[in-house]
Amino acid sequence: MAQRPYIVGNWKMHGTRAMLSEARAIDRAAERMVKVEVALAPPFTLIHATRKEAELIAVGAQDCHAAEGGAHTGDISAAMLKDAGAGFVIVGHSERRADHCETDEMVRSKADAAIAANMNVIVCVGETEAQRDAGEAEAVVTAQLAASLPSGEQAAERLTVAYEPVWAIGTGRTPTVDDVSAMHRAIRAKLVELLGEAGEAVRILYGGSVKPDNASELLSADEVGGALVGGASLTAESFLGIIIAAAEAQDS
Ligand SMILES: O=C(CO)COP(=O)(O)O
Repeated sequence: MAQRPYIVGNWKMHGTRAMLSEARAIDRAAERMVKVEVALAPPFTLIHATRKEAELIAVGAQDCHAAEGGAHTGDISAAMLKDAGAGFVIVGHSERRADHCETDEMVRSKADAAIAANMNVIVCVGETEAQRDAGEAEAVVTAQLAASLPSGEQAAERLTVAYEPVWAIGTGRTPTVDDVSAMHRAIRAKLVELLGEAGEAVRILYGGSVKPDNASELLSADEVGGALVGGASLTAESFLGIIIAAAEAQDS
Protein backbone atom coordinates (compact mmCIF):
# COMPACT_ATOMS: atom_id res chain seq x y z
CA MET A 1 0.00 0.00 0.00
CA ALA A 2 1.58 3.27 -1.08
CA GLN A 3 -0.62 5.59 1.00
CA ARG A 4 -1.37 5.05 4.68
CA PRO A 5 -4.23 2.56 4.98
CA TYR A 6 -7.53 4.26 5.79
CA ILE A 7 -9.62 2.34 8.33
CA VAL A 8 -13.15 3.66 8.74
CA GLY A 9 -15.64 2.45 11.32
CA ASN A 10 -19.31 2.68 10.37
CA TRP A 11 -21.39 2.37 13.52
CA LYS A 12 -24.66 2.23 11.54
CA MET A 13 -27.69 2.56 13.86
CA HIS A 14 -25.72 1.64 16.96
CA GLY A 15 -24.61 3.76 19.84
CA THR A 16 -25.80 6.07 22.56
CA ARG A 17 -23.58 8.32 24.64
CA ALA A 18 -22.50 5.27 26.63
CA MET A 19 -20.47 4.25 23.58
CA LEU A 20 -18.37 7.40 23.59
CA SER A 21 -15.88 5.59 25.81
CA GLU A 22 -15.19 3.27 22.86
CA ALA A 23 -14.58 6.24 20.57
CA ARG A 24 -12.23 7.74 23.17
CA ALA A 25 -10.30 4.48 23.51
CA ILE A 26 -10.02 4.15 19.74
CA ASP A 27 -8.77 7.70 19.44
CA ARG A 28 -6.18 7.40 22.21
CA ALA A 29 -4.74 4.20 20.77
CA ALA A 30 -4.92 5.37 17.15
CA GLU A 31 -2.75 8.28 18.17
CA ARG A 32 0.13 5.86 18.56
CA MET A 33 -0.47 4.30 15.17
CA VAL A 34 0.80 6.93 12.84
CA LYS A 35 0.98 4.52 9.93
CA VAL A 36 -2.79 4.21 9.76
CA GLU A 37 -5.46 6.84 9.14
CA VAL A 38 -8.49 6.12 11.30
CA ALA A 39 -12.03 7.47 11.05
CA LEU A 40 -15.37 6.82 12.72
CA ALA A 41 -18.86 7.44 11.39
CA PRO A 42 -21.18 7.30 14.41
CA PRO A 43 -24.92 7.95 14.17
CA PHE A 44 -25.90 11.61 13.67
CA THR A 45 -26.71 12.01 17.36
CA LEU A 46 -23.13 11.23 18.40
CA ILE A 47 -21.18 13.19 15.79
CA HIS A 48 -20.67 16.28 17.90
CA ALA A 49 -19.74 14.40 21.05
CA THR A 50 -17.43 12.03 19.15
CA ARG A 51 -15.70 15.01 17.55
CA LYS A 52 -15.06 16.41 21.01
CA GLU A 53 -13.57 13.11 22.17
CA ALA A 54 -11.43 12.63 19.08
CA GLU A 55 -8.06 14.26 18.96
CA LEU A 56 -6.65 12.31 16.07
CA ILE A 57 -9.26 10.29 14.29
CA ALA A 58 -11.55 11.79 11.66
CA VAL A 59 -15.28 11.86 12.36
CA GLY A 60 -17.92 11.54 9.67
CA ALA A 61 -21.57 10.88 8.96
CA GLN A 62 -23.38 7.94 7.39
CA ASP A 63 -25.62 9.88 4.99
CA CYS A 64 -26.72 13.38 4.06
CA HIS A 65 -29.57 14.94 2.12
CA ALA A 66 -28.85 16.18 -1.38
CA ALA A 67 -30.39 19.61 -0.75
CA GLU A 68 -28.74 22.48 1.11
CA GLY A 69 -31.80 22.93 3.27
CA GLY A 70 -35.56 23.23 3.09
CA ALA A 71 -38.76 21.41 3.93
CA HIS A 72 -37.38 17.89 4.41
CA THR A 73 -38.62 16.72 7.80
CA GLY A 74 -36.22 14.35 9.49
CA ASP A 75 -33.38 14.89 7.04
CA ILE A 76 -29.94 16.37 7.62
CA SER A 77 -27.90 18.47 5.20
CA ALA A 78 -24.16 18.23 4.62
CA ALA A 79 -23.64 21.72 6.06
CA MET A 80 -25.40 20.69 9.28
CA LEU A 81 -23.15 17.65 9.56
CA LYS A 82 -20.09 19.75 9.00
CA ASP A 83 -21.30 22.18 11.64
CA ALA A 84 -21.68 19.25 14.06
CA GLY A 85 -18.06 18.26 13.46
CA ALA A 86 -18.19 15.78 10.58
CA GLY A 87 -15.40 15.93 8.02
CA PHE A 88 -16.75 13.33 5.64
CA VAL A 89 -19.99 11.62 4.63
CA ILE A 90 -20.59 8.02 3.58
CA VAL A 91 -23.12 7.89 0.72
CA GLY A 92 -24.68 5.05 -1.22
CA HIS A 93 -24.29 2.37 1.42
CA SER A 94 -26.19 -0.72 0.29
CA GLU A 95 -28.38 -0.51 3.40
CA ARG A 96 -29.50 2.96 2.33
CA ARG A 97 -29.91 1.87 -1.28
CA ALA A 98 -32.13 -0.99 -0.05
CA ASP A 99 -33.95 0.60 2.92
CA HIS A 100 -34.53 4.00 1.32
CA CYS A 101 -34.66 3.04 -2.37
CA GLU A 102 -31.66 5.25 -3.12
CA THR A 103 -30.69 5.24 -6.78
CA ASP A 104 -27.26 5.96 -8.25
CA GLU A 105 -28.52 9.41 -9.25
CA MET A 106 -29.55 10.16 -5.66
CA VAL A 107 -26.21 8.93 -4.40
CA ARG A 108 -24.40 11.21 -6.85
CA SER A 109 -26.49 14.20 -5.70
CA LYS A 110 -25.65 13.45 -2.09
CA ALA A 111 -21.95 13.13 -2.93
CA ASP A 112 -22.11 16.46 -4.77
CA ALA A 113 -23.82 18.03 -1.74
CA ALA A 114 -21.07 16.77 0.59
CA ILE A 115 -18.36 18.18 -1.66
CA ALA A 116 -20.20 21.48 -2.02
CA ALA A 117 -20.09 21.68 1.79
CA ASN A 118 -16.29 21.16 1.66
CA MET A 119 -16.48 17.66 3.05
CA ASN A 120 -14.89 14.44 1.88
CA VAL A 121 -17.11 11.66 0.64
CA ILE A 122 -17.01 7.87 0.68
CA VAL A 123 -19.13 6.43 -2.14
CA CYS A 124 -20.17 2.80 -1.59
CA VAL A 125 -20.76 0.26 -4.34
CA GLY A 126 -21.27 -3.50 -4.31
CA GLU A 127 -23.09 -6.39 -5.91
CA THR A 128 -25.70 -8.73 -4.46
CA GLU A 129 -25.12 -12.45 -4.20
CA ALA A 130 -27.45 -13.13 -7.13
CA GLN A 131 -25.52 -10.67 -9.29
CA ARG A 132 -22.21 -12.34 -8.37
CA ASP A 133 -23.62 -15.80 -9.04
CA ALA A 134 -24.79 -14.57 -12.46
CA GLY A 135 -21.25 -13.40 -13.28
CA GLU A 136 -22.35 -9.77 -13.29
CA ALA A 137 -20.43 -8.46 -10.27
CA GLU A 138 -17.86 -6.31 -12.10
CA ALA A 139 -20.40 -4.95 -14.57
CA VAL A 140 -22.81 -4.02 -11.78
CA VAL A 141 -20.15 -2.37 -9.63
CA THR A 142 -18.51 -0.37 -12.43
CA ALA A 143 -21.92 0.80 -13.65
CA GLN A 144 -22.85 1.89 -10.10
CA LEU A 145 -19.56 3.73 -9.90
CA ALA A 146 -20.02 5.53 -13.19
CA ALA A 147 -23.47 6.73 -12.16
CA SER A 148 -22.81 7.47 -8.47
CA LEU A 149 -19.55 9.40 -8.48
CA PRO A 150 -19.65 13.08 -7.65
CA SER A 151 -19.08 15.51 -10.49
CA GLY A 152 -16.94 18.63 -10.62
CA GLU A 153 -13.29 19.49 -10.34
CA GLN A 154 -12.83 18.82 -6.65
CA ALA A 155 -14.44 15.41 -6.86
CA ALA A 156 -11.37 13.23 -7.19
CA GLU A 157 -9.37 14.74 -4.36
CA ARG A 158 -12.29 14.53 -1.92
CA LEU A 159 -13.36 11.05 -2.98
CA THR A 160 -12.90 7.60 -1.46
CA VAL A 161 -14.67 4.57 -2.94
CA ALA A 162 -15.77 1.64 -0.78
CA TYR A 163 -16.41 -1.75 -2.38
CA GLU A 164 -18.83 -3.64 -0.18
CA PRO A 165 -20.30 -6.84 -1.61
CA VAL A 166 -23.84 -6.88 -0.19
CA TRP A 167 -23.64 -10.60 0.62
CA ALA A 168 -20.51 -10.05 2.75
CA ILE A 169 -22.02 -7.37 4.99
CA GLY A 170 -22.72 -8.63 8.49
CA THR A 171 -22.60 -12.26 7.36
CA GLY A 172 -19.10 -13.33 8.34
CA ARG A 173 -18.53 -14.29 4.70
CA THR A 174 -15.89 -12.56 2.58
CA PRO A 175 -14.76 -12.86 -1.01
CA THR A 176 -11.41 -14.54 -1.66
CA VAL A 177 -8.36 -12.30 -1.85
CA ASP A 178 -8.25 -13.01 -5.60
CA ASP A 179 -11.85 -11.87 -5.99
CA VAL A 180 -11.19 -8.72 -3.97
CA SER A 181 -8.09 -8.01 -6.07
CA ALA A 182 -9.97 -8.53 -9.34
CA MET A 183 -12.79 -6.22 -8.29
CA HIS A 184 -10.50 -3.52 -6.94
CA ARG A 185 -8.45 -3.59 -10.16
CA ALA A 186 -11.66 -3.19 -12.15
CA ILE A 187 -12.71 -0.27 -9.93
CA ARG A 188 -9.30 1.37 -10.36
CA ALA A 189 -9.53 1.02 -14.15
CA LYS A 190 -13.01 2.55 -14.11
CA LEU A 191 -11.88 5.43 -11.89
CA VAL A 192 -9.05 6.23 -14.31
CA GLU A 193 -11.46 6.01 -17.25
CA LEU A 194 -13.88 8.39 -15.50
CA LEU A 195 -11.49 10.79 -13.77
CA GLY A 196 -8.28 10.54 -15.77
CA GLU A 197 -4.99 10.61 -13.91
CA ALA A 198 -6.71 11.82 -10.73
CA GLY A 199 -8.45 8.45 -10.60
CA GLU A 200 -5.10 6.80 -9.79
CA ALA A 201 -4.96 8.42 -6.36
CA VAL A 202 -8.52 7.75 -5.19
CA ARG A 203 -8.51 5.34 -2.27
CA ILE A 204 -10.55 2.18 -2.62
CA LEU A 205 -11.66 0.54 0.64
CA TYR A 206 -12.92 -3.00 1.05
CA GLY A 207 -15.92 -3.52 3.36
CA GLY A 208 -17.90 -6.59 4.42
CA SER A 209 -17.14 -8.75 7.49
CA VAL A 210 -13.67 -7.30 8.06
CA LYS A 211 -12.43 -8.60 11.44
CA PRO A 212 -9.09 -8.52 13.28
CA ASP A 213 -8.29 -12.04 12.06
CA ASN A 214 -8.95 -11.50 8.34
CA ALA A 215 -7.89 -7.84 8.02
CA SER A 216 -4.27 -8.50 7.02
CA GLU A 217 -5.32 -10.84 4.25
CA LEU A 218 -8.02 -8.55 2.86
CA LEU A 219 -5.75 -5.50 3.08
CA SER A 220 -3.10 -7.36 1.09
CA ALA A 221 -5.34 -7.59 -1.98
CA ASP A 222 -4.47 -5.45 -5.00
CA GLU A 223 -5.62 -1.82 -4.91
CA VAL A 224 -7.07 -2.12 -1.39
CA GLY A 225 -6.32 1.14 0.40
CA GLY A 226 -8.11 0.37 3.64
CA ALA A 227 -11.32 -0.99 5.11
CA LEU A 228 -14.86 0.12 5.88
CA VAL A 229 -15.79 -1.78 9.03
CA GLY A 230 -19.26 -2.29 10.50
CA GLY A 231 -19.73 -4.73 13.39
CA ALA A 232 -16.07 -4.96 14.33
CA SER A 233 -15.83 -1.18 14.77
CA LEU A 234 -18.31 -1.16 17.66
CA THR A 235 -15.78 -1.97 20.35
CA ALA A 236 -12.36 -0.42 20.70
CA GLU A 237 -10.90 -3.89 21.23
CA SER A 238 -11.95 -5.35 17.88
CA PHE A 239 -11.53 -2.12 15.90
CA LEU A 240 -8.01 -1.69 17.28
CA GLY A 241 -7.27 -5.28 16.25
CA ILE A 242 -7.99 -4.23 12.66
CA ILE A 243 -5.98 -1.01 12.99
CA ILE A 244 -3.00 -2.97 14.35
CA ALA A 245 -3.28 -5.43 11.45
CA ALA A 246 -3.27 -2.50 9.03
CA ALA A 247 -0.21 -0.98 10.73
CA GLU A 248 1.61 -4.32 10.54
CA ALA A 249 0.71 -4.68 6.88
CA GLN A 250 2.56 -1.39 6.31
CA ASP A 251 5.67 -2.85 7.92
CA SER A 252 5.72 -6.05 5.89
O1 LIG B 1 -21.45 -2.40 5.86
C1 LIG B 1 -20.33 -2.43 6.35
C2 LIG B 1 -19.56 -1.20 6.61
O2 LIG B 1 -20.15 -0.10 5.98
C3 LIG B 1 -19.71 -3.71 6.74
O3 LIG B 1 -20.39 -4.20 7.83
P1 LIG B 1 -19.79 -5.47 8.61
O4 LIG B 1 -18.32 -5.13 8.88
O5 LIG B 1 -20.60 -5.55 9.86
O6 LIG B 1 -19.92 -6.64 7.70
